[in-house]
Amino acid sequence: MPQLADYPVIATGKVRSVHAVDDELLLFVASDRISAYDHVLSTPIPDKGRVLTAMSVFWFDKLADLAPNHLVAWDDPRIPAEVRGRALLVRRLDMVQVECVARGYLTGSGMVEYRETGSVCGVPLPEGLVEASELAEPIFTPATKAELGAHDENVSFAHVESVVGGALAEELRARTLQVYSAAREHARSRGVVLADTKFEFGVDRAGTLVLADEVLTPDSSRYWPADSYQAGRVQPSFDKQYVRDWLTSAESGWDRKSDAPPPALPAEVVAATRARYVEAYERITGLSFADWPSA
Ligand SMILES: Nc1ncnc(-c2cnn(Cc3cccc(F)c3)c2)c1Cl
Repeated sequence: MPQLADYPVIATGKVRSVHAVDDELLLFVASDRISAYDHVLSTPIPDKGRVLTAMSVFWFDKLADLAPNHLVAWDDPRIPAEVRGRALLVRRLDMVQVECVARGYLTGSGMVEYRETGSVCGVPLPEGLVEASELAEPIFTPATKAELGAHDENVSFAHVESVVGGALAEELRARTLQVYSAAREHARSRGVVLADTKFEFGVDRAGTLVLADEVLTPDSSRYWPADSYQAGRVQPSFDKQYVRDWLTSAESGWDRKSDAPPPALPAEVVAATRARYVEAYERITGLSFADWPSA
């Protein structure tokens, strides 16, 4: 059985990494780390990596008719035992250097840009929209990947065309909106608002556009509880709200405006957050998380 150390790291993020298995295969590893307020917290959330991996696998399978994906296996002898359940064997692709974001609701950087310009990524929007307004149609709001730790930068469709060419830009937009719309409809039927999501695509040797990276996880998307959705205010995050509330409470003693790193999380916040990840998975998929492989 291979060890993770046998597979050289080819990419690292705040909470995940990509390792080379051979010329054709990579290992996509999700950690139990959680980030909040642009900090990676010192306290891991047990099983977060496994839940998010299980969610990607569910969505890859559910959306396979709409978009081919890079998934090869999730339970395979080439996956080291230490990361079993939170690592995916995936096809090595030529990654498209565009963060493909679909937004069905106006929030975050989209809201900031809308307040300043009345548009997002050059797409004009109606007047009078407020925080968390539902958009009449979902919009494609591409971004360029920032260096580790910085925020991605929203760019126009014309910029994407100049980077990847007109045909591929159009295909990225069409596929991003199509997959988001299908996922959002399913999530809504399970009581979850999928407000927005970020896809990463690659191109395989045959020139086919392939859905890569993680997909439709609470780390790559905004998941809101549907029963408390109300435009006009910042919505609670389905999975991260307990962490955000504690970190901004007097009890934590942390000042998020300072550069000080956030304090360790209390056990009850960790447990409640783990439960929210498992609840999101079980509601979205209708499956029991207990059936998902573990180390
Ligand atoms: N199937 C693929 N083929 C080739 N490359 C990639 C690939 C490399 N990097 N990233 C983004 C990333 C950056 C940091 C940490 C991460 F876990 C992932 C995706 C993939 Cl998924």
